Amino acid sequence: MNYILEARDLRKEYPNKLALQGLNLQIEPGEVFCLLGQNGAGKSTTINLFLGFIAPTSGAAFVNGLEVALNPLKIKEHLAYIPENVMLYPHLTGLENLALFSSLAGFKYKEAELLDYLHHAGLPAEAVRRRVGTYSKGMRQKVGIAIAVAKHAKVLLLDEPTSGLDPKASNEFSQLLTQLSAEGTAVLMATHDIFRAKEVGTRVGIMREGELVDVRPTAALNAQELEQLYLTYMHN
Ligand SMILES: Nc1ncnc2c1ncn2[C@@H]1O[C@H](COP(=O)(O)OP(=O)(O)OP(=O)(O)O)[C@@H](O)[C@H]1O
Repeated sequence: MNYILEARDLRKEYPNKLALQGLNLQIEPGEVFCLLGQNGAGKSTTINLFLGFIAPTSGAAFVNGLEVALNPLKIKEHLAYIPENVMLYPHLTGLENLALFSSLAGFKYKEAELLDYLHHAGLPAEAVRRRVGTYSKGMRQKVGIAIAVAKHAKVLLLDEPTSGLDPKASNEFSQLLTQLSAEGTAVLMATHDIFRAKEVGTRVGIMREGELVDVRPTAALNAQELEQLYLTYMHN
């Protein structure tokens, strides 16, 4: 099986902290894998290792079969990263940001095509030609999704993407992820939102102190059972 994301004995040690201890994980195209866990459990570390933002102490992360540490540029062609606060150029409009980021990824689109990507990502038409500096957080997330789709990213790496979004924006975001996953995009998402993880995830993984202590298909649990499972791990 050619996994789109794979971690093999992935370990990250800081001078005074073992942030990730021997993670093994395989994610297939179309999967939405949600990482749950308390502050400091190692969720962002995992995402940053897949992005190549940090180097592993040992073990390896693979994107589409390529080892991240050996192919730092090539793997970026497959990835889109959406952090809690999507970084865009505040003085450019949403449309201009999308044009810029997709051209950096090697895609030149006509304006009508760019507008289409923004529309499908749910950005209101009135916002398209407005400077991003005037956008809400949810609007910036939508431009982030439009960029991911326009660059044909095979994988979305999301770090607490719905944190601070209102319930409607968060729900729209979940729907977009579901739609992308149905089209074959894989998603690895760190979140504190158990309800969203259940709603949008195909599997959830619970992390504790740098270790992935449990992995479940979301279909096997309802939201309450998932919350109970999570709390059980946090209390032990
Ligand atoms: N640059 C660093 N230097 C030293 N320790 C670090 C560094 N980055 C992260 N850590 C530590 O590694 C551990 C894992 O951090 P990480 O950011 O992966 O947690 P997290 O699960 O994403 O937490 P949160 O829910 O707060 O975002 C924490 O104890 C953190 O303090």
